[in-house]
Amino acid sequence: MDDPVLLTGAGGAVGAAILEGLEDDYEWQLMFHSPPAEEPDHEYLVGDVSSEGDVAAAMDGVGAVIHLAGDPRPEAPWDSVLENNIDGTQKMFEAAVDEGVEKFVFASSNHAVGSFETDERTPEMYRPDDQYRLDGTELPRPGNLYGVSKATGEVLGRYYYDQYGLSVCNIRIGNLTRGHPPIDYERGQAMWLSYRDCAHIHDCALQADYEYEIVYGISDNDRKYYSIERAKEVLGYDPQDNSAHFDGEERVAEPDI
Ligand SMILES: NC(=O)C1=CN([C@@H]2O[C@H](COP(=O)(O)OP(=O)(O)OC[C@H]3O[C@@H](n4cnc5c(N)ncnc54)[C@H](O)[C@@H]3O)[C@@H](O)[C@H]2O)C=CC1
Ligand SMILES: O=C1O[C@H](COP(=O)(O)O)[C@@H](O)[C@H](O)[C@H]1O
Repeated sequence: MDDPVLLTGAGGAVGAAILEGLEDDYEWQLMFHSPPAEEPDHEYLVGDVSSEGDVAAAMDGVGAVIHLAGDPRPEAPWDSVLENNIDGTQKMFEAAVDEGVEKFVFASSNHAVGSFETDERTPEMYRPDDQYRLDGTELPRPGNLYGVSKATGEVLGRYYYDQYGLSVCNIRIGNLTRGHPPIDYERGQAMWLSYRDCAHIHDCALQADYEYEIVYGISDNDRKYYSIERAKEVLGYDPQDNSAHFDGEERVAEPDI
């Protein structure tokens, strides 16, 4: 990818993981919602993804998009996800097509499929010996309105691929935490995404050739109930981390590299 890559939501946690890992690998165009505290080392602008003008300005001259901006709260109310997540994402796709962007990587979420975690399946499905897997071919099954907004983003991507040929990769991100997996939280350990695996899967999504994809963005956790086979096969994802290698905050086993 020689053209600049637009990263929305650049000031957030996922944006930080991506920039820490891939800072020097791309020419970045960063989009912040409010002015950053420190002057970034990359081109940037401040804007709102629900503003057509801001989005058009952000998209100018870019070849690919990683769209992270939105309300990330599982408990977010409808008004907020409608504006920030659904309307904002539609405006981003529309502008990407207008600009002739090649690839669009969308930050979807585990919450797009949260209702698969039924009382009958949990907590066993979060444990290493359980064989239950979601692989990205299942229909969305959100457990909250935030999840509905992420499933809607995936469907918008389907439309913009089918009607306009925009390559779209939806990454259903698990639970990103810095340094070590969540402590005393089996679900979080099952879907942990380390910072370096987060940067790597987004790098893969910028480099690989695909049409329309839905993959799970988690580390190679023993506890996983999301398959990472599709991400490996289509994107060449090769995660280095596993929540089982940690005892609380401490790493107790080395990655199998
Ligand atoms: N952190 C995680 O574990 C997961 C995150 N995600 C998704 O990844 C994306 C990034 O999440 P985080 O970095 O954790 O959240 P965050 O809250 O740290 O970052 C989101 C960024 O988007 C910006 N933003 C919000 N509304 C905006 C708007 N209307 N226009 C422009 N910018 C706007 C915020 O100012 C913020 O900097 C979100 O879409 C979230 O739903 C999905 C699954 C898990
Ligand atoms: O989509 C998201 O998922 C993660 C994990 O969900 P949780 O309910 O187990 O915390 C969440 O932390 C993050 O805020 C959200 O954007």
